[in-house]
Amino acid sequence: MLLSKNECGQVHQKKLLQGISVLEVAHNNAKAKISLYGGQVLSWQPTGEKDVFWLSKTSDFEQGKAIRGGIPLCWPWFGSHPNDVENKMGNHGFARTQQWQVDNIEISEEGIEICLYWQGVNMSDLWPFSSELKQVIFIGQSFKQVLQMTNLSDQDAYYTGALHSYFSVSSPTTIKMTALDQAPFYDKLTDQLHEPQSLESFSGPVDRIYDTNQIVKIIDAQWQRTIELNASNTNQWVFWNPGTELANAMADVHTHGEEEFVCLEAANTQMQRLAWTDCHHGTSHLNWS
Ligand SMILES: O=P(O)(O)OC[C@H]1O[C@H](O)[C@H](O)[C@@H](O)[C@@H]1O
Repeated sequence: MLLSKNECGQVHQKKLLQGISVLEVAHNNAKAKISLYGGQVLSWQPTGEKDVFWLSKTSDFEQGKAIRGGIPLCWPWFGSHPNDVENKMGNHGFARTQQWQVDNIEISEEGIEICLYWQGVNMSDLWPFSSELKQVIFIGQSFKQVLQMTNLSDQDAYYTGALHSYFSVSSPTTIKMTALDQAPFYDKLTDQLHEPQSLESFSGPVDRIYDTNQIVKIIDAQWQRTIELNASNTNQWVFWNPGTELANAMADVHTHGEEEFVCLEAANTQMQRLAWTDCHHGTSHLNWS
């Protein structure tokens, strides 16, 4: 189904499977795919470039399960919820398994801006609120994603969250990343805090929360590509790659898939107060060269 079109580009909505529809975005400057299930960007490919995001070939596309790759939205909690000691409610909240609606599409010479929204009431014992999410996603030679969270209930809410981006790279062992070696981090694998440390290799397993929101560059010499990540209103970068042993145990990571991506997630891993009727924004802006 054609949703919008002009001389610069067009957006189609296609049904992939029961309950899973994808927006196919085509513009003179870039192509992209966005799943309405999860409100999840799956792909952004500037014209003449390889895809910036990694998507598993064995990902589940099934209601109730998260899609592995692109940019899953972790919200209203990141990782396990602190009040859910046995992690019965699972990692990363429910936003990534909700159906999102298209609110608006604007096509300009520079690119295509797509607005998506979701609303929910009393989604979980851990989130007994009425809330609304909006995303504004810009697809062009650059990429921008804004996540707007509004508390529609009559009491304060507390959330954590992340834009859990899977970046496609030639190999985690040969790329370089800037800025992270200047920041202290918490190692989730060893449960230890560390002073800044140089990063020698990016192959997993690695699961770290860096206490910085400095601009990070992923420098991929083999692909002759640098991706610049600029986040605002988030305080941490989470760096994750499962490594081979864990990836082999994950059916939704294709064989050797862990050798093709690094996750760098613009995150707020400490509880943020979202006062009633209040609205917060988290933004990630990507450029490549
Ligand atoms: O498998 P998922 O629920 O999508 O989580 C994948 C990963 O996400 C984040 O990066 C966390 O820091 C990791 O601890 C977690 O393993």
